[in-house]
Amino acid sequence: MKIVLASGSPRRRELLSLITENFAVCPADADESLRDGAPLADEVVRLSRLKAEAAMQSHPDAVCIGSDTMVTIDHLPLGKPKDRADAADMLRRLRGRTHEVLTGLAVLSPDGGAQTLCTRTEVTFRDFSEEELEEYLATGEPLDKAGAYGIQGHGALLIEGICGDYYSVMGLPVAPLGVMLRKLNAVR
Ligand SMILES: Cc1cn([C@H]2C[C@H](O)[C@@H](COP(=O)(O)OP(=O)(O)OP(=O)(O)O)O2)c(=O)[nH]c1=O
Repeated sequence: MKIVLASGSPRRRELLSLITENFAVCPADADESLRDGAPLADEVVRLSRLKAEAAMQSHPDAVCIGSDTMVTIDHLPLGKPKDRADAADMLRRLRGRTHEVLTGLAVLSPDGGAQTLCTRTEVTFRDFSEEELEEYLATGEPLDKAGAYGIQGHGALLIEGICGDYYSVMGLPVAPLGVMLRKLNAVR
């Protein structure tokens, strides 16, 4: 069966290829604004589903996968930073503390079936110096990532430990997705 990843994220593409090489990519143009007061875990699932539904429009015969990652701390959602100053604010807020990463996943099938989930991973940041923060900003890595860091890149140097699924922090819950796709006989 055809598989379509509704994402423009190179990380998600790389992670899906751990499960199968046999998929197409269709970056989804979904409205990612959050609803006031809605639980963030519900929101990441809703946004994942919106992305998958958008891909379904142009690929009605495919299994469509959407995912959304959000960093949360102090009950605040941290999406992608607007600019370097915003990235610095996010990283200072995360420094020396534990935060939660929520990743939603939605797998829609042509028969109308939907499988969804949300993973929660705790990530603890070191109490890094201002100099290290500046060095990290200079890599340019924070700008296209939720919470202004990439666990899989230079961001590794900022992290003391994680409790939960590494791949979900990077952007895609690989093992649960593998189970979902096998259930649909979309992969062997
Ligand atoms: C926390 C964290 C996030 N990220 C990335 C994963 C996602 O690409 C991004 C979160 O933004 P998302 O809005 O989830 O995804 P996206 O806009 O990049 O891609 P698309 O909606 O097209 O699927 O942050 C990392 O790469 N590493 C990390 O450690």
